[in-house]
Amino acid sequence: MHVVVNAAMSADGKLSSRRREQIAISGEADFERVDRLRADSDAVVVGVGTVLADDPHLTVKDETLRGQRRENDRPANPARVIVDSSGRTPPDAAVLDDAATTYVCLSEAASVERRAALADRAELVTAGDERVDLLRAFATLQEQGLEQLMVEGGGELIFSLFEAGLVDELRVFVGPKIIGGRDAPTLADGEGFVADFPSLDLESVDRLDDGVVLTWRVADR
Ligand SMILES: NC(=O)c1ccc[n+]([C@@H]2O[C@H](COP(=O)([O-])OP(=O)(O)OC[C@H]3O[C@@H](n4cnc5c(N)ncnc54)[C@H](O)[C@@H]3O)[C@@H](O)[C@H]2O)c1
Ligand SMILES: Nc1nc(=O)c(N)c(NC[C@H](O)[C@H](O)[C@H](O)COP(=O)(O)O)[nH]1
Repeated sequence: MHVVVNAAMSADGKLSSRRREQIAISGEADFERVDRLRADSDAVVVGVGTVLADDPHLTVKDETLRGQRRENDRPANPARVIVDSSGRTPPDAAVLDDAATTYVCLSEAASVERRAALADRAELVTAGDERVDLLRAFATLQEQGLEQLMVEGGGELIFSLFEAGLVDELRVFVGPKIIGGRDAPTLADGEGFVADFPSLDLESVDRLDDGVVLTWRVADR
């Protein structure tokens, strides 16, 4: 399995404002880059915080890219994966429509009622007691044939994936805005590290519009 984390952040490292409202950090060229990355992936992964904040669809937007996937005997869109301990994903979320297979990764804490509300729209994966055990959940996804994973946020999930040692690559668009705010989501939130910080090897730096795309490989720990 190969896991790429992709995000757009402001020059001060924020993913959105303290209101958790989506902000146009990047422009058209970056959305096209993200679309190509989605098209190259077997699944696009987000945390439930992102579903609740943005209601993303997580599909490939370019018809030519969807057509190329079909020619290669792949579904037009990659699968979608939501990491959602207690099953808070709204049943009418865009990510649960029939444009692609959706997996909802739950913990044992998800109630029978929440499971029932999601069961006919998604494949349910259970791993972990209170929170989703990401190592186990990702192993189950791999058993389903999902090898190339792209993670689109948010900051809580991205931190946990680094903590679990599951990230192979980080691609981040750094855009020409200051969002500020100590409560605004950043690229990696959660508890934060105090030692054994994951370190990164810089692979490429590409200017895009008035920002820059940084590609890093995660060094072995
Ligand atoms: N700029 C970007 O590229 C970008 C991309 C995605 C999201 N965002 C922004 O990020 C914000 C949402 O991020 P967030 O950090 O609140 O939520 P998130 O999407 O990271 O989801 C976190 C939630 O996932 C669940 N979860 C279950 N198991 C977990 C585990 N082991 N580790 C971590 N989480 C686990 C928990 O319910 C947790 O609250 C929104 O404001 C959204 O607009 C920005
Ligand atoms: N590339 C990028 N630049 C940004 O400035 C920004 N705010 C995001 N945010 C990513 C976020 O996850 C979006 O919600 C999805 O890109 C929506 O995906 P859909 O179009 O619904 O498929 N992404």
